[in-house]
Parts: sequence; C-alpha cells; structure tokens
Amino acid sequence: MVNKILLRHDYLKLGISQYIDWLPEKAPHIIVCGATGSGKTYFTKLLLGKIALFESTAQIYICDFKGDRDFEFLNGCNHFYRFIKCQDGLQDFYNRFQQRQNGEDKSQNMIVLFFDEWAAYCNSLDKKVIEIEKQKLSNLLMLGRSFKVHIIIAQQRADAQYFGTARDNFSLSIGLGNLSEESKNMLFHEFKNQMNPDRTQGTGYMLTNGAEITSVVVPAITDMNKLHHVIKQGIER
Ligand SMILES: Nc1ncnc2c1ncn2[C@@H]1O[C@H](COP(=O)(O)OP(=O)(O)OP(=O)(O)O)[C@@H](O)[C@H]1O
Repeated sequence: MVNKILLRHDYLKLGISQYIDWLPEKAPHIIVCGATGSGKTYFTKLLLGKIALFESTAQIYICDFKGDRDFEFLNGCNHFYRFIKCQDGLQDFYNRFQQRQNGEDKSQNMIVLFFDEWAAYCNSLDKKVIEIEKQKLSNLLMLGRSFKVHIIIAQQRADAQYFGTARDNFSLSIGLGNLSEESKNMLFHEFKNQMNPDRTQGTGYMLTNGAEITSVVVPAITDMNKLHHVIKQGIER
C-alpha cells in the first residue's frame, strides 16, 4: 500500500485531514491529467516518492518526454530516460515485463513506469512506430497487474486515440485543475455532471475503478530536496 497520496476535499472543508491511500493490487495503473500548471508534476513527484518509501523494494523507471528541468535531478540515473531516449525506456521496461511473463524473472517486487507526456511522445513518432509503442503500452496496461507491473501516465489532455481500448485499464484517474471536455469525456464520462468548474492548482477529482468520484487536494510537499532524494533511491534500485 502506498499511503496518503491525496487528501479528501470534502473533509478538508470541515477542517479534517482525511487521506487517500493507493492500493496497487486493486487499482494497478494511474493516469494524471490536467492543463499546464495544474500541478501534475508536483503530484507525481509526491506519488513517486511515496512509492519509493512505502514499497521498499519497488523499482521505478521514468520516461520524461518533456525533458525540462523538473526531473533534472535524476540525470545520469540508470532508469531515467529523457526526450527521444523515452523509446529506450519503454523498451527496457517492456523487457522486464516480458521476462516476468515468460517466467525468466520470478521476482515479485513492484516495478513502476512513470511516463510524462505520453501523447506528445506518440506525436513525435512515425505512424508505424506509434502503433508499436501503443501496443506495448496496451499490453502493459492489460496484463501487467498480475506481474506487479504498474503504469503511471501524466499528460495535459487525455485523448482516447493514444490509448486505444486499453484506456479502460487506468483504474485510477486523477484530473487536476479544470479539465477540458475531451479529458472529462475520456476519464470521467459518467461523472461529468458532478465535476464543478472551480478547481484550482493542486485540486481536482479522482475516479477509482470507474465507480466512485472523489473531490481531492494534493498534500503539500514539505521538503522537495528530500523528496528528490527518495525518488532517486527508487530509480536506482
Ligand atoms: N499542490 C501544490 N501545492 C503547491 N504548489 C504547487 C502545487 N501544485 C503545483 N504547484 C506549483 O505550481 C507550479 C506548476 O506546477 P507543475 O509543474 O506541477 O504543473 P504541471 O501540471 O506539471 O505543468 P506542465 O504540464 O506545464 O508541466 C510549480 O512551481 C509547482 O511547484
């Protein structure tokens, strides 16, 4: 279990800090969506740090397609891939999955791929290659769970064309800030009417297994340097 990834907004309004935990066995894959500046990177750093901390054997792979300064503290780390190197990152992670699938790797620790800006990555590729990459992602999303293989994707707009049918395998959808209609349609379709357009940076909605929508707030990070250190440990394992 990965503790305290988000706070419940309804309780917070009453002055009560009620946290939400992530149960990877129940909701194996996460998508985080939100316009620029809505707080996706802030939240995903917190999430990755907590994974590294609470799942002490978890191995984290990070594909940072944007390649700006947010993850530069990981430069030179083994499982950190920037910009065009993201293709290698996906392949390395996919190899780990296949080794588990064909019985070559019997280890039981959690492995996590965080891919920042999957849609932008797809758009940078040739059409044929896009299909190959989408197929890998689909397989990971559809079959990863029983091998303790987990995917976390962050991107500005959730667009179904980049995920195909596998989009239903994001068992935890987190929308930060006010989402576009397109993103709402893909991630929160049946719950659109329950989403108020009053979200600010670091607040949003979470949908678990397509069943329950919760208004959420991202907890504050008290020490960014310490958090970076913990993420680094998770990526170097
Ligand atoms: N919950 C929060 N509490 C405090 N500061 C936050 C929070 N969320 C984001 N910020 C700050 O707001 C700025 C923008 O956040 P962030 O980089 O996470 O946005 P983003 O959604 O990843 O944007 P982009 O898509 O452009 O990368 C950062 O300086 C970040 O530290």
